[in-house]
Amino acid sequence: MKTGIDAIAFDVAKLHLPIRTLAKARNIEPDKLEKGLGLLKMTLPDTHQDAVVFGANALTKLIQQNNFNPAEIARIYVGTESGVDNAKPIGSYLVGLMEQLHGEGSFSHCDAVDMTFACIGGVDAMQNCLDFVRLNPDKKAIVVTTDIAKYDLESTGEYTQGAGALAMLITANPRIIAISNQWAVSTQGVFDFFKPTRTVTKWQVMGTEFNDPWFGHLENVIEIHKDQPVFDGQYSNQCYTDRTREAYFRFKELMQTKGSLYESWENIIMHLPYAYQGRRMFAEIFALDAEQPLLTGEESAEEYTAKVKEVSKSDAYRTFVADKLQAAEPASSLIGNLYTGSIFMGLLSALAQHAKNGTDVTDKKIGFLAYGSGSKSKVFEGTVQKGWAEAAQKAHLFETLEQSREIDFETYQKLHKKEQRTSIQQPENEWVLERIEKEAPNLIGARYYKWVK
Ligand SMILES: CC(=O)CC(=O)SCCNC(=O)CCNC(=O)[C@H](O)C(C)(C)COP(=O)(O)OP(=O)(O)OC[C@H]1O[C@@H](n2cnc3c(N)ncnc32)[C@H](O)[C@@H]1OP(=O)(O)O
Repeated sequence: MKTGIDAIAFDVAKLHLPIRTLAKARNIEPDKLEKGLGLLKMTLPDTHQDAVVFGANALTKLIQQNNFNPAEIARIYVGTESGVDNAKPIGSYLVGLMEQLHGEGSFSHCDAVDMTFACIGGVDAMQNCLDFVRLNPDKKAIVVTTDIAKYDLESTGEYTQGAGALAMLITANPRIIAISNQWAVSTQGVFDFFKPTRTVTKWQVMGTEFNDPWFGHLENVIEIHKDQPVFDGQYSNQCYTDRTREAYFRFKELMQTKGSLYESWENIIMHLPYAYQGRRMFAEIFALDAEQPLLTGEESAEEYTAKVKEVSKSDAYRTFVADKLQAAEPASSLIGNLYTGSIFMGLLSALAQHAKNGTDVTDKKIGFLAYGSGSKSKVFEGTVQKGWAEAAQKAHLFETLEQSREIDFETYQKLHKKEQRTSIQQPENEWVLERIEKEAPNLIGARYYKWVK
């Protein structure tokens, strides 16, 4: 029996800063960002949006577009690294919000949980849901990936920012893509990119500093969470290549592939923290797994790095990139990083491109190289199903992204510093964060949302 993705919906932040505007303000050569990293726009949340809002919007669209009854949904598994609470998962918020639309108790039968492992949490949630459907073929599961990729101002991550969510229906006999039950993994406990609980010396609620009884003995030291990661960009790239390479060759061994594994894939969809990450990082695998390997393993470390660089600039590799990797990139160029959603947005981008070009990819195999910092890679493959073109057309991906509203640099900074008090764009047919409770002692920090028509 086949299991896989039956339907996809998305909600991406509707505001963007052109990368050229950021490049100018930061005195970076625009060509480095546009031609070197493939960036064109970075999307940013409005004042009324957080990760719950994006997830709820994508989920609402998925339910409405596919016209299904809440009773049909057995679970909502969320992949995120932008949780708004250390105990209450985004999945719990989503159930509450869906009940606001569909009636109290309408989702009470539904299992909900969040999975966190940086950018690979959505793939973990999907793998879990695929297993569930394999055991319960008459049941349907939903995977939601939702994140806000926010980096410190003037950091090297700043130009890769983005925000949004995807919601995917996981079923037996899926319409879009069947995912095979072979998975290869590579994991290592490292600090390439992480969001630690920070220690600060004062804490304020509503502008009032107060002593927290738990930490009083530590001179008012208390721990807080911060949205922006601690990271080392070049080291994170090294972890990315090491993990994906190891998982790739484990997958090849698992499948007992003779010859080059990547040649059997129509497209390769990788985690894209920015559009050209896949093409920049895959060159080593391209060289190692070529029919006639371009690396012997006997090179010195310097020779090895130089050879990979040379391969990455070769005509053969450029052709390979155009054939296998390019289709997943355009959405990323227009959105930025979606963390857990990036790999699925890459799939949607590729399918939308094929639908537009009239290329029939039914029954073709797609290879996936997922990555999450911390660090873990999973490699798996899927076979495109008959309903892919209809689903890709119905998603209106690039038409939607075209409607994004440009903001200026000053507005960007205000949004980033949380100094912007009112919405830049009035919400319509979507969820908004209405307020965060500040008064009632038993509810401090509770978030309330409403659907705006
Ligand atoms: C965070 C996640 O989502 C999880 C992960 O994937 S971790 C792996 C990725 N890490 C991150 O995204 C962390 C945040 N990002 C960063 O720190 C940085 O954006 C980054 C490390 C990804 C890139 O670092 P950077 O210093 O800005 O860029 P750099 O690595 O020097 O690359 C610039 C590219 O532009 C090219 N370039 C420079 N000037 C150019 C010009 N004028 N015209 C054309 N190309 C140009 C360079 O040649 C280089 O490309 P190649 O290496 O392919 O030749």
